[in-house]
This record gives sequence, C-alpha cells and structure tokens, in this order.
Amino acid sequence: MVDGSRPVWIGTSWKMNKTLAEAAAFIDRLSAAPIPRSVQPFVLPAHTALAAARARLPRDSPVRLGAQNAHWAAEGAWTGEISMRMAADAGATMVELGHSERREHFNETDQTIARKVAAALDHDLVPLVCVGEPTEVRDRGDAESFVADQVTAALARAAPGSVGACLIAYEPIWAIGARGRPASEVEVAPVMSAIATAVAELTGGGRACALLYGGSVSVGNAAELLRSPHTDGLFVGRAAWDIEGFLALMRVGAAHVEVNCASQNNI
Ligand SMILES: O=C[C@H](O)COP(=O)(O)O
Repeated sequence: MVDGSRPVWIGTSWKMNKTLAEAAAFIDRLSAAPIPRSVQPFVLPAHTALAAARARLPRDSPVRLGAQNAHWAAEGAWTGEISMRMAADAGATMVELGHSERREHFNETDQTIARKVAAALDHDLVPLVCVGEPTEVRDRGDAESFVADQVTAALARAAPGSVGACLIAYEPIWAIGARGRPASEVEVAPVMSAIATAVAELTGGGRACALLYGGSVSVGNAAELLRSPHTDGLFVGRAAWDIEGFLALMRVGAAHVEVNCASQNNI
C-alpha cells in the first residue's frame, strides 16, 4: 500500500506499437505535462524508439524509460536480441522481463527469466518481473501458489541484497489485453499478499520489492486496484498508450497517495 513515503508507480509498456513519430509526439506531450511529485512514471517503448525517447526527455525529467526485454548474455551471436548493456546505452534504467506474451509466444521460462533478472541487476537496470496465472490455474484455486512460485523462480539468481531493487508486476493472464476481463480488488489482493510473502522469504525481511498490478487497468478501475494491500503502483497497456490516458492515470495515482496520507494523519 502506498503511504506517501514512497511514490506510486504508474507505467506503461507500448508493446509492439508506435513509430518514431508517434513515440516523439507522446514523449513531447509527456515532457510538457505537470507530473505529480508523488508519482514515479515509467514508459517502456519498443527498442526502436528507446534512444529517441531518451533524447527527447529533459535530462531532469522524473520519467524513467525501460526496455520491454533484453538478453542475459553480455554480447554475442544472438540474432534479433539486445543485451542489458545495449538497453542501458539506449537510455533504459529498467527492463521488463517475463511478460506472459513473451512466456507464451517466445518460450520464455522461469529459468531464462532468472538469468535475465541477474543480468539486469549486474547492469544496474531495475528488473520489472511480470508474473501471473492463466485462467485454468485460477479456476482450480491455485493462483497464489502458482504466482508465488513464479516470483521465487525469477529471483532465484538475484543476491538477497539486490532483490529489493526489483519491481514485480502481477498480471493475471486472463485480465490482459483486448480479450481480458478486468480483475477486481478482491481477486487481486490475495495474490499480492502471496507475492509479498514470497519476496519477504527471499530478502529475510529486508527491503521489499515494489509490487505493481497490471491487466486491463483503466481510469475507471485504477483507484480500486491501488487500494489493494501491497500494491505500489500500476502497469498499464492500452489505457496509457494515448498520452491523455497516461496523464489521467497519473492523476489517479496522485489522488490515491493524497487520500492515504490524509487518512494516516487523521485529516
Ligand atoms: O504490459 C501491460 C499489460 O500487459 C497490460 O495490458 P493491458 O492494460 O492492455 O491489459
């Protein structure tokens, strides 16, 4: 739960969208917009737009940029891939790993994701580790253990002291994309708690990862989802690809922090 001592993360992956011109238009609008101090925004462009986005953002912009994937190897004969070093060189300070679309269509496994998490940390990139269960796992009541196991596996190669630097995004597969069903806070909360427990076991009670929720997030359900325990932010696809949508979601995030601070101070 965001309590005002940490910013609320509001971020988007553009997935396989936006030409250079479209990326530039979004970044220019974002650069000119007021960004609430209580929000940590991030944008994950396609690799082709990463360096251009970095070049257009003001140096002192609070917006973080990241890659949507990168390989664990430092360099070499890996046709079609980019390395963590190349992502950082292009302007990334974070890297998304293990999205369900990559697990499903590009054969990402818990093992390859763990290698990538370790490589990202070695290059001072914040890994944004995506986890989430398919419908059939939820239907048989195993969502919490399934997702907790994914978290434990993804962080298996990270030193306990660096686990807290990671972000974890819980994205139930059945909630993602145009055919997804938006999740309710009641469905999300137990899984977020299971993730927090899995992380605490790895860190021995040390610095916890920030936990994000993603999957059919919209301006309409963002406030409800942010109220879920252990939720430090939102990871958004479609609803944030338009700059007005992204800015609106940031305003929801800022309002959420304000309400939490006020209730903690009994205002
Ligand atoms: O990367 C973001 C997630 O896959 C969620 O996408 P969505 O908000 O379009 O459902």
